[in-house]
Amino acid sequence: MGLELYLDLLSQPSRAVYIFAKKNGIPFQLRTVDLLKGQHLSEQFSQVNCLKKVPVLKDGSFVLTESTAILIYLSSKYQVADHWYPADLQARAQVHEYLGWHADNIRGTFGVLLWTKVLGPLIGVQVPEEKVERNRNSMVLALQRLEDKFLRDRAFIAGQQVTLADLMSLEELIQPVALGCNLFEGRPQLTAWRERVEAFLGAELCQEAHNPIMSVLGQAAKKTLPVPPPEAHASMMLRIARIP
Ligand SMILES: N[C@@H](CCC(=O)N[C@@H](CS)C(=O)NCC(=O)O)C(=O)O
Repeated sequence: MGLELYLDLLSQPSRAVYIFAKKNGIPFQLRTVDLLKGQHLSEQFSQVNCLKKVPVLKDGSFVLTESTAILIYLSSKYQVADHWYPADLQARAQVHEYLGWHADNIRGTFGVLLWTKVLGPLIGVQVPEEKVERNRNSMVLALQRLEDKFLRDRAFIAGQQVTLADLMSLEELIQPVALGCNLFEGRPQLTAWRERVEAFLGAELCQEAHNPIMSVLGQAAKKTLPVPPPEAHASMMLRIARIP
């Protein structure tokens, strides 16, 4: 069996892995794990990842979780262009500098709107307005720091070329945009960065990867999204309760 990627394109880190593999012509079998249908909770998927999360890479008997580990594995195994994950020590360290900051400040912050606007209501849970407001402020602060500390006068997050950092970042920042919160508005520096990254990746690939999340709000309004099965509700409610 060749390379298998277990993904759901509603998931930010899954999209980063998908886009990376596609952009670099890496052959893989897509194993879609539909989170809304609770497929990640199935016994079958638990055998692949006992953490019950996507993305997951399976390369023969080798199983790897965590999107950044997966991206680094793919970069090295398929010898993709150096700019993604530079061999130069300091350039590579800057990619990790961002990814560390990203895990603390971006991941977990920009996905909240999906819970407040779509997933909570889908299972009948309303997120308190004060949490929504707090999240809005956290996003503004994180964007400011992203611009001031990382982008500065550079074309991309970790320098003058596209790296894994840009891909991870873009996929998180797209999530609120899909839900009607265009956080790029009034931020020319960030908008120019987004345009550069998307131009590099190609409009067609971006559209393909972003389609499911871009249509989620419309589907929620039309009530065509599958309601997650009851066994998924407890973990979803826990996730919502953890929103700071
Ligand atoms: N740090 C992990 C995050 C993985 C993760 O949280 N995946 C989410 C989708 S974005 C998931 O599978 N959630 C299912 C659940 O927690 O029940 C990574 O970057 O791969």
